[in-house]
Amino acid sequence: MSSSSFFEAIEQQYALNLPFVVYSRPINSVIKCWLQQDDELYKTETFTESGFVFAPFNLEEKSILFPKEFCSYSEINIDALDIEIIESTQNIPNENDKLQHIELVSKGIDNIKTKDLKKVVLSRCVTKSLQNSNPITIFKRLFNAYKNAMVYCWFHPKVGLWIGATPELLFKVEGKRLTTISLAGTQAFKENETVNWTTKEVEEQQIVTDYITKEITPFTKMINVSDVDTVRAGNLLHLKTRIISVIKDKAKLKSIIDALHPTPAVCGFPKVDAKDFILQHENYNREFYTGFLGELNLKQNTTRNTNRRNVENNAYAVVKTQSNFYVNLRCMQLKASSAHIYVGGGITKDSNPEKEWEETVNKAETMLKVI
Ligand SMILES: C=C(O[C@H]1C=CC=C(C(=O)O)[C@@H]1O)C(=O)O
Repeated sequence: MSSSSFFEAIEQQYALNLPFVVYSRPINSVIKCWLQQDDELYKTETFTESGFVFAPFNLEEKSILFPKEFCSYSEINIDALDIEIIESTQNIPNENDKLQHIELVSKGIDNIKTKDLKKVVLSRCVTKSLQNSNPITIFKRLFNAYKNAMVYCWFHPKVGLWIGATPELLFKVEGKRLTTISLAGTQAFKENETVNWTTKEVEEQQIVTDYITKEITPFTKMINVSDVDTVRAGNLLHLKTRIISVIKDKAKLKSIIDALHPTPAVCGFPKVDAKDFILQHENYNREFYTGFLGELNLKQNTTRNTNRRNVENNAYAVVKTQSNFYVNLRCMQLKASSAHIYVGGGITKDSNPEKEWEETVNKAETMLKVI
C-alpha cells in the first residue's frame, strides 16, 4: 500500500466521524493503523480481548477497546513522511499557570514532609489555539520528529482526539517474556554537554525501579534489572532502567496491569496516597493523560531455528501472543481549534517548585513544536 492511499483511508475515516488509531512504535519505520467499522464505544475490563486499547489514568473508569474483529488493519513501511516543517514560534508561558503550578507543587512537598507520601507526580494542562488543526498532519510531523517515541493519533467520536509522542513503555509481553522500563528524572538536552544527575533525580527514578521490581515479582520466575542509562526524548533527557523477566504460566495480563499501572513515574509512591493526592489537588481531570495505550493480545508469527544438524525441517513457526502498552505522556487532546497539552513531573522532598515549573515548560515543547 502506498503512503498516500494509507493516509487517504484515515482522512476518510475521520471525515466519516469513525474511530481510528494510527501509530508507530519506537525505533522502527512501520506505521500501523486500525479503522473501526462502526462508532460503537467498546470497552474492556478484563483485557482478555484482542485489539487496540486506550486506557485512562484512573482504571476505575473503563478502558476503550478497538476490537480486532470490528476493525480493518493496514500498515506501511517508510522512513520519513512528506510534510512541511512549521516555523517554530516562541511560546510564552502564562504567569497565572505558573503561580498555580508552583502552589500545587509546594502543597505536594509539604505533604511529603509531613505524611507518608514519598513521591507524587503533579501535572497541569497547557492550552494553545491551533492554526492547522488537521490531526493527520500533526501525526506526520510527530513521526518525522520523534523516532525514539511511540507516536500516535487516536480518535473516537464519543471520546475525543488524542495525539502523543511517548518515550515510556508501560510493559510488553511476548509469549512469556515481560519487558518493562523505569523512566524518570528529567533534564533539558543540551548539545555537547555532559549531563550531571542530582540526588533528587536519581532517587525519584530508583523509587520507580524498586516499585516495578517488587510488583512483578509474584508473577515472574526470573527478573533481570539493567544499570541506569541516560536516554534522550526530543529536547529532554531521562534516567532509564530496563527490566526483563519471564512470567509464570498462570500470570494474567490484567493482574500485571493492576500491579504496575499507574507506576510511580506518573502517579507516585505509595500508590494509593499519591493517587488520592492527585485526584484531590490537581486542577483538572487527567482523563487519558498518564493512562496507557497499545496493542492487546495480538498473535505474532515468528520463525525459530532449531540449529540442530540432520534435521531436515529445521525451521518451525511459533505463534506468540503479544501485548505492548505505552504510558500516555507528552500528549495532547484536540478540542475545536485548541490543543490541550498535558505535562507533569515527579515531586520529592528535595523538589524545587520553580524548577518543577520549568520542567513542565520544557516538556510542553514536545507537542508545541508540531502545532
Ligand atoms: C509525567 C511525565 O513524565 C514522567 C516520565 C519521565 C520523567 C518524569 C519526571 O522526571 O518527572 C515523569 O516521571 C510527563 O512527561 O508528563
